[in-house]
Amino acid sequence: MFLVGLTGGIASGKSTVSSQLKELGCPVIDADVAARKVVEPQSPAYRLIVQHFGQEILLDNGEIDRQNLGQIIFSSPKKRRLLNSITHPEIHKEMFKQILLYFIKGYGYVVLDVPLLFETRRLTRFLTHTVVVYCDPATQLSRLTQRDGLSQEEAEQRIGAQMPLKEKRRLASHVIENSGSHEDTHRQVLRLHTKLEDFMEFLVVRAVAVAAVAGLSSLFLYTVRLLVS
Ligand SMILES: CC(C)(COP(=O)(O)OP(=O)(O)OC[C@H]1O[C@@H](n2cnc3c(N)ncnc32)[C@H](O)[C@@H]1O)[C@@H](O)C(=O)NCCC(=O)NCCS
Ligand SMILES: Nc1ncnc2c1ncn2[C@@H]1O[C@H](COP(=O)(O)OP(=O)(O)OP(=O)(O)O)[C@@H](O)[C@H]1O
Repeated sequence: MFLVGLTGGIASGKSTVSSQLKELGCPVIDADVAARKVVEPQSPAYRLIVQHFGQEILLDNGEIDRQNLGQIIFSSPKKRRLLNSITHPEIHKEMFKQILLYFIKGYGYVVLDVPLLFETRRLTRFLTHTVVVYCDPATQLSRLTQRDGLSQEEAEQRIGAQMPLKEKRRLASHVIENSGSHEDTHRQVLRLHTKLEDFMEFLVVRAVAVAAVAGLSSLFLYTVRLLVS
């Protein structure tokens, strides 16, 4: 099995691309979803967050107030680092569990949708392909302010909390340009999907060829030994 990293900047279109990949039958593990799971009430990360950020970070029902926590960490690099140090190891553990499940089920590859893939770098060594969903800075800003109802200043702060998208584009093995229409992006996703399916077929053919060569070599050696003895 091989792993594909899907990343980008905040609101650059990762979820849009990952939904399209899911529709094509690709297994996708979403780090944002894992990040929500690992801070459920009474989990180890939840307890640490309450310990460091205080009870005032909780909603009346005991869950973490994500909007409030977002405002705190996006305006303070120190608090962001603290939250990352609590949540990231748990997120990675959760993602590895899910990868293992897909492996057991016999999937040829899994796509990991991870916003901070190049910032943390913990997962990159396991990846065969990296895909960056890119859009130009003005489009990113306007999509972020519209989707999350943020002011321009708040949105710029959140964009500034991540590695610049241009740099991520440079590090990727594949780029999806998402400044245009959904249809335009869908065409690129179809091409990416074909590429991944072809690569999986290549790995299967190679594995079969290696097994065949190994089997034939053993048979040959066995025959030679029989003839010699
Ligand atoms: C700050 C939190 C509470 C805000 O929650 P909220 O539901 O409003 O947003 P959501 O989780 O859907 O994240 C939206 C986007 O924000 C960006 N983002 C989230 N956390 C971070 C971070 N620590 N640093 C930079 N960007 C971040 C990502 O692009 C992400 O896709 C939440 O994002 C969080 O717990 N973040 C820490 C864990 C983390 O790093 N998650 C990213 C996946 S690795
Ligand atoms: N090609 C497109 N044309 C128009 N709108 C788009 C396009 N792609 C994405 N959007 C919109 O832009 C917003 C951000 O997209 P999306 O949620 O997919 O980004 P994301 O990278 O997953 O964000 P986050 O980092 O916050 O998880 C959404 O409101 C989405 O509907």
